[in-house]
Amino acid sequence: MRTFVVGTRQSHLAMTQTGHVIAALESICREQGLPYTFEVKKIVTKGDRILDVTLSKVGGKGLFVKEIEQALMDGEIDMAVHSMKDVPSELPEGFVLGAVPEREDPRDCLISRVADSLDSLPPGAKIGTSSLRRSSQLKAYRPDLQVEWIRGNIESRMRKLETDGFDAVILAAAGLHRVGWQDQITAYIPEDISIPAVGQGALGIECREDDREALSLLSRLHHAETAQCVEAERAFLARLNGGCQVPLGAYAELRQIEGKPVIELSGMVGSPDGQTLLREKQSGTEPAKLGIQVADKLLAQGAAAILDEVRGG
Ligand SMILES: NCc1[nH]cc(CCC(=O)O)c1CC(=O)O
Repeated sequence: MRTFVVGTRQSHLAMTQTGHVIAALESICREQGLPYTFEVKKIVTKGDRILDVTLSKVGGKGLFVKEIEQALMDGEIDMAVHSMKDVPSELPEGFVLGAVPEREDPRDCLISRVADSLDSLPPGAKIGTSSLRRSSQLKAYRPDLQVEWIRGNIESRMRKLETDGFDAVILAAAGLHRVGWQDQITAYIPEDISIPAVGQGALGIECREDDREALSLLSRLHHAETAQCVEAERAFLARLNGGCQVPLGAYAELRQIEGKPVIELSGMVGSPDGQTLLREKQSGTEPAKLGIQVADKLLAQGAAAILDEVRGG
């Protein structure tokens, strides 16, 4: 008998995700007769404390995960549920992702009260996003759009849609699905218009590397296909030395080609104003190698200059 303490950020999305993961683990324990129970512990992270500040200006990789890792190290918690999108490309010594469960919808989506798609937004429409990746791809697709910064959790962004005169906001579909707000979604933006953020729609459950019981339990929730795709995307991210606040995206899918599984990885780097948008797509069977190959193709096209400009500016 052991009680696993599961740490979570205190946003509605984080708590909901953690609740879903605990429910899945409880059902595994019931089915397989494992003697475990679970408890939730809320942790306030630096990222949550500075939500009103432009995150790209504050910078720092893993703004949302540092305090959580400290709590793991101190044994205050045993597991932490993260959005893979918020997890830096390399975990610190001593921690591992015990499970990457099956991915939710990876796409960005549009929420609007004035149009039923990205194409039918009126000329010069005011769009809210807090992501340089989204702004780059939106502006490249529709240069007339006026992209403005919007921060905060899902609820406050939805509220700002009503109160701050936005014609639309862009959010990750997965977050809205998880909190049960899928009926708020006006349209899904195809991956070839907006390549999602690395890891978008996927969760990762982190634990201490030496916690064998946790690892054994979590391995039952692991989804190998999702993990392979996310590994390719994260190798891409690591090669470009990216955090979550740089204008890059990558999305991998597993396809069957002549009966064999092949990973297809698309990657992008673009200027926030959408004037330059570099994209590459390649298939391969080794996720880490594939991520590096796609990143190198973008570097060969000049991706480093775009990224340096954003980091320096
Ligand atoms: N950066 C915040 C964040 N982290 C994960 C999600 C959504 C859920 C996911 O991608 O798994 C969001 C909100 C958003 O981008 O709309």
